[in-house]
Amino acid sequence: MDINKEMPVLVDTTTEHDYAHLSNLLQEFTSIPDIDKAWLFKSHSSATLDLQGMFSITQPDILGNKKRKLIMSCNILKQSCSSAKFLWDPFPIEMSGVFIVVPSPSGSKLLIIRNPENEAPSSFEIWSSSQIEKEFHIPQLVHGSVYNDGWFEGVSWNLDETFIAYVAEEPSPEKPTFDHMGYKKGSGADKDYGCWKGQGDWEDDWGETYAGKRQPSLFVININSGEVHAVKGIDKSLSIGQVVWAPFTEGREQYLVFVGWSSGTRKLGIKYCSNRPCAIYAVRAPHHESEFHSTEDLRALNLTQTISSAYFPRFSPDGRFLVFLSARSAVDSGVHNATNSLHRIDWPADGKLYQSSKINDIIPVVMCAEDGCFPGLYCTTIHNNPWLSDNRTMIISSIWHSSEVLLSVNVLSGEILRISPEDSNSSWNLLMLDGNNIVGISSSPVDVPQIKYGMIIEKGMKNSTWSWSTISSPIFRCTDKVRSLLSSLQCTILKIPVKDVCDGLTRGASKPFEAIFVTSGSKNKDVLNPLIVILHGGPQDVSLSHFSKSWAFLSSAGYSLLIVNYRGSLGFGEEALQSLPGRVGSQDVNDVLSAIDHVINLGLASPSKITVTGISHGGFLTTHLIGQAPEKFVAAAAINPVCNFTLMVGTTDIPDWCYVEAHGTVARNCFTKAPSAEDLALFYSKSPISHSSKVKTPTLFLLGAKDLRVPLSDGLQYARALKEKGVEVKVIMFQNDVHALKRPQSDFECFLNIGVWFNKYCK
Ligand SMILES: CC(=O)N[C@@H](C)C(=O)N[C@@H](C)C(=O)O
Repeated sequence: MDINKEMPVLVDTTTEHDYAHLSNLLQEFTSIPDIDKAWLFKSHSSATLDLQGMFSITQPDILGNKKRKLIMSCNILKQSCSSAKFLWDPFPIEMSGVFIVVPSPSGSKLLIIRNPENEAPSSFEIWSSSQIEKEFHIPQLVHGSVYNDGWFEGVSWNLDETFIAYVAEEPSPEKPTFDHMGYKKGSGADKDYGCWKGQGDWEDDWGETYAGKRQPSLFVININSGEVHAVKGIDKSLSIGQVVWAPFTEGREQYLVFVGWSSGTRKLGIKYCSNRPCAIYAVRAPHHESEFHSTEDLRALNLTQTISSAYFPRFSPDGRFLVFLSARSAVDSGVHNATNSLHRIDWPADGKLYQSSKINDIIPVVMCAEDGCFPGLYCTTIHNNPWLSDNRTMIISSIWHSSEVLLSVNVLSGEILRISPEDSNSSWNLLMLDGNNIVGISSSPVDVPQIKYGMIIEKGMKNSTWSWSTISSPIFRCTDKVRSLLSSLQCTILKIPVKDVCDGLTRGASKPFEAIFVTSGSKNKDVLNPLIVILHGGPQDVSLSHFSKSWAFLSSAGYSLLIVNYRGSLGFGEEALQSLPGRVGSQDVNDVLSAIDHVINLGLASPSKITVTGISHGGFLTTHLIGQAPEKFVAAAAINPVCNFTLMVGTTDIPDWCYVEAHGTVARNCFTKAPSAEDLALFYSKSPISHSSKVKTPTLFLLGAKDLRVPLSDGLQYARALKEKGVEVKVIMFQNDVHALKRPQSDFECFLNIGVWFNKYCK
């Protein structure tokens, strides 16, 4: 018997051929690494002023389905006043099992944290330049794993390098113990013979990606003795993050400064949601081991009581200013992300702190910018050390329309300068500062990332001119095939006029929005490439003009891409952003249709070969579009799409989001009650499911079974509705994935299938 004949057929021959061809193409892009962080060290050995750079890199390991962490080092030689040369080590080194790497302030020590698996202790290693000097294991009785999520995460060395403050899960609460007699008084060890542990009380967590994680709490470790203490004086109900040591002068109080999130009656999802109220606190910190045991009242002070949101605290190197970011506009209005503002507290020279310090505004929320002017601050992070040597200029990456740019911000005058080049469609990010010089990264949808070195060549009163040179680096060296594929692509950012300008629309919401257009320009000028319309989620998020492996794959596979930043996206001022809540499913859908008409009218796309894809709110738009414009799309792919608010509101970790987007920001607090019949009717009418009977477009659904944001049932209900009426549907379920399908194998399978699905209907 030929066993092959008995095997179930996975795909037909054409699809199998496509699978083979496209997976080879995708493989070319997937192994390109990312730089996460970089640090600069003054050379301790040589007499010269040479510097050493250390870059933390992640590279997807598809076979192992994990991300590998590598370290790549280099010597940095200053060549002239406008350039530098990086001499790279021959190979990177893998940092297996390492979660966090933090150099000490002097650069002479390195903290390496490894987090436990299966309730094992966290390990803290202190490295010197030649060896591992110390290793401490912190048992689960003291705390759970150290936070390394980029949000609550905070690890900070004190200046004399004796203590490290950090954020970790509070220890597990006690669980009831039972034996053959029933309930056993007092706690027993976990593995006591003849006993078993009950579940105990369920504890709220911060939702999507935080499932089962215990409250983030503040700890300090003495790196000489290894003793760990929970910091006292902090309200038990606060979740803690982003800790830093305040400046210290001998004989004065030492403070730890951190962010505290209070959760009220329940914790709502916090991932992708900067609208959760938070404040910056200061708590007296022990300077010597003996002070840990003091019984003095050391209650934390809330320094930012007068503002609803304060986070990313950063002290100027001279200790005079505490600068922080605020998402007050998001907290106060209820949208999940909004335009940021930047603020300053003048740190008291006498070290005496008071509740509610005076808060100075550095950058206010921009409502509507004039053409070509700064559109407002939109930061996903602020570098740990963003300061130029004048102690008052910070370098910040911020979203500016469809790009990320570098800004220099004077924290005293509020002067903002765009310092990354304006004449490109690239996005820029800050990696580290070398005195007054900047090491950054730039990339575009058609250019792999490059390391850039920036120096001020002319410092004027009103403006400074920066020169940028490209640093040759092995990190992003890619194959000849990738280089040749990318060189045939072009990227432009299109301005799309608003069609439905009506009375009552704000000025900011009447201004053009943008779409990034990527095309290879087909060989035969009369035959246009099929188009993929790509839609971001949020909806208060943005698609940036940076390098994306999945976009590069799809455009190299022969598609033009139209990546639409519909009104409501970040980066275009607060009025445009606030125009969307309450109008989802119409304003955003119409913006996408206008963008499609725009490229068709310019002769850049053919109306008969249009496909659409998006994640989350982008999946909401995808499924709305195939229902509202059933003749327009030949194929669609929806990743964890919001298809039915009525269903989602009862199961998601952000029920407040459903009210704000469907009913408008006036309804931001309605989630606390059970939804009324009227609420549910409106939810239904604004949902893609209400248009499902009109859909004809073959649709691929990519669903994460562990998604707490848009639970699986949402996409599945819609997919089943289409299937019942005979629309071609394919569902791929990722059993171990959350909302973002970002684990290496899932990411790969997701985009491979999008390519294969679109080829089936376009080629
Ligand atoms: C705030 C939020 O998470 N909204 C979701 C419905 C969504 O669209 N998520 C975005 C962030 C995504 O891209 O997944």
